[in-house]
Amino acid sequence: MDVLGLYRKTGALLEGHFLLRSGLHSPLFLQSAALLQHPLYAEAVGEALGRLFEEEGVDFVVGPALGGVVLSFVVARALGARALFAEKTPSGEMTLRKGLTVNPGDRFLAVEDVVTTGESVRKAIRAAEERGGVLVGVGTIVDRSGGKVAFGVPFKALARLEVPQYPPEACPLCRAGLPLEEV
Ligand SMILES: O=P(O)(O)OC[C@H]1O[C@H](OP(=O)(O)OP(=O)(O)O)[C@H](O)[C@@H]1O
Ligand SMILES: O=C(O)c1cc(=O)[nH]c(=O)[nH]1
Ligand SMILES: [Mg+2]
Repeated sequence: MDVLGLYRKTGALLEGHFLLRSGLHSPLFLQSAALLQHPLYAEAVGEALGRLFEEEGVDFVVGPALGGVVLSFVVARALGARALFAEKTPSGEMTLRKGLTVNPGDRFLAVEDVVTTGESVRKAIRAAEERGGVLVGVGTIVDRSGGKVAFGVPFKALARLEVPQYPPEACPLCRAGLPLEEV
């Protein structure tokens, strides 16, 4: 599946000077919501990502809100699993909503639209593990971590991107005076 082609076609591949969740700056931003707003594309992405984990016996899928909500749903649908999401808490961690049940030993797949440092999906993983889930894999549409991220289980991506990302103090785009965009 030509995932980056889909990002481009839906106007979800942005070029400029962006502030990332981690505080890093980058000339490229993938606005997954612009891609996933199209149910047919979302479904195709979910099927492609789900296929990579069909041997894992997944009971539920979990993704960090907001980006991970639609993705969790479409991947879970493809796998015949339940679709959960983790939401941000005021302290900056993530939690599963009270009414969402995890049975002890439930095997789960964590999904994320874009992985840069992996911190967001890690928080969702912790939230599901705290409820008794057992992580069996991590899937992402785009891995832009540069191979620096590992979860101790298979980590699979539909696309891997080598993109520059800079700490603010070493950002050449800042030095060039390009306004910083927060998407
Ligand atoms: O790997 P990381 O360094 O954590 O960065 C990637 C995360 O950043 C974005 O979420 P963000 O929290 O910005 O927004 P969202 O609420 O739209 O998902 C994206 O959806 C990933 O969850
Ligand atoms: O690192 C991020 O925050 C990030 C990068 C990206 O390309 N897209 C996104 O939604 N978040
Ligand atoms: Mg997110």
